[in-house]
Amino acid sequence: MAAITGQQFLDRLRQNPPTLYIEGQRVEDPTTHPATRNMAHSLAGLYDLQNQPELREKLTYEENGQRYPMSLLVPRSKEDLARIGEAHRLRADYSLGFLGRAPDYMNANVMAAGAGAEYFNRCSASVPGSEKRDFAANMRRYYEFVRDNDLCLTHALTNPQVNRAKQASEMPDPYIALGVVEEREEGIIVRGARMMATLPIADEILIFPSTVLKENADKSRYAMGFAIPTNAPGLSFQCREPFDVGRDVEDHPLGSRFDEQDAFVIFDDVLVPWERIFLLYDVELANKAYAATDAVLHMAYQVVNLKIAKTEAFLGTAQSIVNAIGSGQFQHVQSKVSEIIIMLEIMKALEVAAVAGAELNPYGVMTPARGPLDAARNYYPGMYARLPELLQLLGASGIIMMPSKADREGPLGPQISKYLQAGNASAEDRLKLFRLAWDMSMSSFGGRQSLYEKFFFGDPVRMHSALYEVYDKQPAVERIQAFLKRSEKPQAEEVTA
Ligand SMILES: Cc1cc2nc3c(=O)[nH]c(=O)nc-3n(C[C@H](O)[C@H](O)[C@H](O)COP(=O)(O)OP(=O)(O)OC[C@H]3O[C@@H](n4cnc5c(N)ncnc54)[C@H](O)[C@@H]3O)c2cc1C
Repeated sequence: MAAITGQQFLDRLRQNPPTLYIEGQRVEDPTTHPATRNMAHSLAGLYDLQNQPELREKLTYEENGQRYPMSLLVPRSKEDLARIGEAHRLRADYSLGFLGRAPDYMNANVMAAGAGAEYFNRCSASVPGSEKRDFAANMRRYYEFVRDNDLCLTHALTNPQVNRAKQASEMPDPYIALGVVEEREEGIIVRGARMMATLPIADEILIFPSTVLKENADKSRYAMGFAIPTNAPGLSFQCREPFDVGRDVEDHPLGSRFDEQDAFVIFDDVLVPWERIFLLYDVELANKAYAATDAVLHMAYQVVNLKIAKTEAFLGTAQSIVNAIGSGQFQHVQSKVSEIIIMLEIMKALEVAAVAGAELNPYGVMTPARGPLDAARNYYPGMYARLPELLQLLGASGIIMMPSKADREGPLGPQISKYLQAGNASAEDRLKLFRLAWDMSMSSFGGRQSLYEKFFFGDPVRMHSALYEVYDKQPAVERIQAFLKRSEKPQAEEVTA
């Protein structure tokens, strides 16, 4: 199949709907349910992009006579990496960067894990009676399966937030956290839950542990990596309250299109076939899987490109507000827009540096440089909160006084047109702009974005600690030590008359 169309994506979703629950009801067809249909069609639009003649070359690559999504290309050179980055950026622009989990994100994960599948070799040995269970081959085949069918994936990494002071095995029930219950001829049975899967209207869900497992160092029922269809028997997704509340695109320009949903994932004795298992019981292997395969860097590379698109959207919206209300001559207004420019340029520079410093990893994959990507993924979550705040500071009452499309078409329409026009635009255009600013910064959709940016790549506190641990600080320390040991004094030149 490869590089599917939007219609193919929708048909697949309709025929194999994930087991979603929203407001106490089962979603029978996510392509028509009011809370998910617009998102499903937005995703379809994203799939269609790659089939547009003018974008095909940029968004897909060719191998063995087939075209596949660019995000699944295994990069072997810096040029490949740059092509992937450009595709990430083009696709991010489709949602102004507000779709955190377009399929590219998980594709980057599966690509790196598939190319580094050898890493999972050791795991086979740690599973009793597993001589025939070749997890490395499973991982490799899974990448091909995702690529050949252009699948849409979600993932769920963290355990339910029951008691962070306890290990998974110390919970009131050992199967609150997702764990292996038993082995069977055809696979393993897993039970428990995972806290969050964004974009549950996906074809498959990937399960890996993200936080460090400290259970039994040699063998833990909580150490596992696998992928299964989102409609696997026993698997269900409890969705949060929808932010697509059925409003017109003009009124909720982002929420009505890009509510990717977040779901709590429940595994009620789910069978995971052996061929879908990538690691099992090996705590050390599980803890290092993202780093050792460099999946984390390829995902971060997708993310940095996405955040550039998102920051550009904030810049464009902020400057449009300034233009609309004629506030550009005020120095503090200029300074606020400049703050966004600085953030944008920092992210762009980090992206360029990540490619410039890229190197082949042990699996022959051209891997973007860790330093700039670690900087980007630690910098952006801390800075993001300022972006919605800047829109609020620049837009002020304009971001709340926004009669809807229905209001504009109602009895007060002429007055709205007169009093809410912009210095450079009609009331209609001004209100569309301010509604976008509101959806970016203040609506329930915008609020969820703020939380998402803080946490989606992990807890910022632990991410900072991890950076502290892995960053090689020694050269800087040695420079200081060497400087402190220097004793020469600059010779003052004699002044001759
Ligand atoms: C909108 C949104 C979408 C998300 N989408 C996904 C997704 O698709 N897939 C996915 O797998 N995950 C997803 N996540 C989850 C994300 O990975 C987690 O939010 C993140 O890893 C933090 O874990 P937690 O939320 O369980 O917080 P917790 O670990 O419960 O932390 C809560 C608080 O306690 C502190 N804390 C807890 N433990 C420690 C510790 N050991 N050391 C120091 N401080 C600690 C934290 O700093 C924080 O302040 C999403 C999160 C959000 C908000």
